Amino acid sequence: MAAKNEIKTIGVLTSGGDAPGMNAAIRAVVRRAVGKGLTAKGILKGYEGLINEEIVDMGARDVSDIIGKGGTILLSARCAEMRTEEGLQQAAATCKKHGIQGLVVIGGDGSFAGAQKLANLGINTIGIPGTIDLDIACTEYTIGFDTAVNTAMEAIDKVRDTSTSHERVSIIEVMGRNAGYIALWCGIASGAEDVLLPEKYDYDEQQIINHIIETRKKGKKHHIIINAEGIGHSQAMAKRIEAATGIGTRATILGHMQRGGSPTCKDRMYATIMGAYAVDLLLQGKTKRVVAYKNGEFVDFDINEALSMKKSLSEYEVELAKSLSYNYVMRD
Ligand SMILES: Nc1ncnc2c1ncn2[C@@H]1O[C@H](COP(=O)(O)OP(=O)(O)O)[C@@H](O)[C@H]1O
Ligand SMILES: O=P(O)(O)OC[C@H]1O[C@](O)(COP(=O)(O)O)[C@@H](O)[C@@H]1O
Ligand SMILES: [Mg+2]
Repeated sequence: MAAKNEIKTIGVLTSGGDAPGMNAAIRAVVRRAVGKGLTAKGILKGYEGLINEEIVDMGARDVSDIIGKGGTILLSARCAEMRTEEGLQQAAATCKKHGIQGLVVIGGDGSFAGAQKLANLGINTIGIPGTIDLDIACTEYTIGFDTAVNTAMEAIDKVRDTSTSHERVSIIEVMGRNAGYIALWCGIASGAEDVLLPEKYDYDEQQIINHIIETRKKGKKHHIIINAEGIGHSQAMAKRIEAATGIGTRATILGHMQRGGSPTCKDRMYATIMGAYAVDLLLQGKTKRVVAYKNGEFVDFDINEALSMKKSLSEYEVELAKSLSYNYVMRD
């Protein structure tokens, strides 16, 4: 581990799926570093840019006017080579060649696994949770989730308008890989009739069909089903439901629009704090840490510990998604 005064240059990269708020974190890393008299370097395209030496110097002006922009100005990538010993060694060699003693990695669990390996090769690394999926166990907040659920919620509200006019069933598929956080939040926030979560779904489609028939009998003009990406197959599901119920059914897959757009105030604020916090950790001589938000505080964990933690959906929220739906309340 480098001593406090050894850190002179800090690198920052974004890796995996981009997330709104990543730019706010980049800005905070660069400005915090420069403000403390350090040199800041941006690595383009995540680990790919580290392996291929795509490095740019970053001053305070280079991060002007980005806090409100979606995406990541550093670009992002999924880089298979980083998982190989050769790629990893090359990435570490680039850090050493460019004098990058401290590296801030903004990404998800996969990106942290890369940061952990780089730390083992002598590069001081700090992870910042950046993913719309909220699927990082050590933290209750990840950069981009707030913006993504707001974007998805607005889209669902719009689909509901037309669904009601045509008295249809609408299946709306949201992102989240194998995690159901986006689906659960959007489901509750949009008052969906059914919320299908990968962690909970029993593939009993007949139950959904019965539910649709019951709600229709009670006069509901629409039936919104939020389906998580981890379950998927929304188009086929729509065809089967239409055939079984005789009610027009449409599927809408929201897709990558959920990852774009201007970050919410919360994403700008929390990403800013996390970016500055990461630089502060490096200046304290820390390495192999992940910045997290837990119990109302910004904290940090050892990467190994963070990666071994498990996370699950709140049972209370899952119960609410079901028990507050009209048909459940009006079941008598
Ligand atoms: N086990 C690993 N070892 C080294 N690098 C990894 C590992 N897993 C993932 N990575 C790197 O991190 C990148 C992002 O990981 P990925 O799982 O796609 O996204 P996220 O970080 O958002 O979860 C991968 O493309 C790869 O370059
Ligand atoms: O952009 P791609 O490669 O299609 O990946 C889609 C995946 O990326 C995400 O949007 C974000 O996932 P990560 O943050 O783990 O990269 C997932 O919700 C989705 O499954
Ligand atoms: Mg991920």
